[in-house]
Amino acid sequence: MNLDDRHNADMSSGRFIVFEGIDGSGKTTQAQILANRIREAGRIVHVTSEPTNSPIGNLIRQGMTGRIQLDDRVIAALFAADRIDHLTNHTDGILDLLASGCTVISDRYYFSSYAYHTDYTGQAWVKHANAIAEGLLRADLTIYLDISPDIAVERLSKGRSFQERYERLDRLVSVRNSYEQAFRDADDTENIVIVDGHGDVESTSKSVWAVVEQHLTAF
Ligand SMILES: Nc1ncnc2c1ncn2[C@@H]1O[C@H](COP(=O)(O)OP(=O)(O)OP(=O)(O)O)[C@@H](O)[C@H]1O
Ligand SMILES: Cc1cn([C@H]2C[C@H](O)[C@@H](COP(=O)(O)O)O2)c(=O)[nH]c1=O
Repeated sequence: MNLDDRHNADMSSGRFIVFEGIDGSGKTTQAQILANRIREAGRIVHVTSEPTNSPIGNLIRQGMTGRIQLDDRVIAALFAADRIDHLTNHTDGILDLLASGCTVISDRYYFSSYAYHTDYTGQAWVKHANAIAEGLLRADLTIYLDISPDIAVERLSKGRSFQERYERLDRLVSVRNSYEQAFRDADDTENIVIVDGHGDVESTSKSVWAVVEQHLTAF
């Protein structure tokens, strides 16, 4: 059954769209633009992100900013836990939102873990730790915004003196390579589209919308 057949069979459940990409690739910007566009088409949209705003997500953020000291493997484990909570909690959990018919757009999902943690935990561990989330929900569409790490660092440094844990050029080079590897390894039930993120905000948003229209025909 392809994606459209699945949704024709169950029009009551919402679509799950994920943005992936290295830090500074434009995910947050494009997620908001896409959400507005889908709302204009008459659907209810919830935009979310990982790490979440849950207690686990807040702990992760403190580790990411250096407010508390956490080993990279602890961070990897916390992200896997945060993701299961992101899916299953009954306050603003993704599974409940989708069941209510809402379209959910997430800024990052499990491919972020494959890209950011493999260097520290090995691929087998990170895949295993995220198998529950993978089993619970795959994205209907994963949009990977591809930009070169040097452009990402340039964007991130504008108007900001603070650098988060993984926002260094050498890390982003490695993370980008790991994303590419994870996409090569992904099984064919994953619907991953790579969008060039080097253009300006407007031209990138047009490319994103073209992908969404092509892959999720009900919009
Ligand atoms: N297409 C673009 N061209 C130039 N600058 C951009 C573009 N898209 C976003 N930006 C700027 O780059 C910075 C990072 O953008 P954004 O927060 O959307 O990226 P992100 O992928 O969500 O980053 P992070 O993963 O670090 O949260 C912001 O200052 C944003 O205004
Ligand atoms: C989901 C997820 C995220 N990360 C990293 C990637 C970024 O460096 C931060 C999130 O920052 P953002 O600016 O809010 O996008 O967290 C990670 O290492 N592992 C993950 O699973």
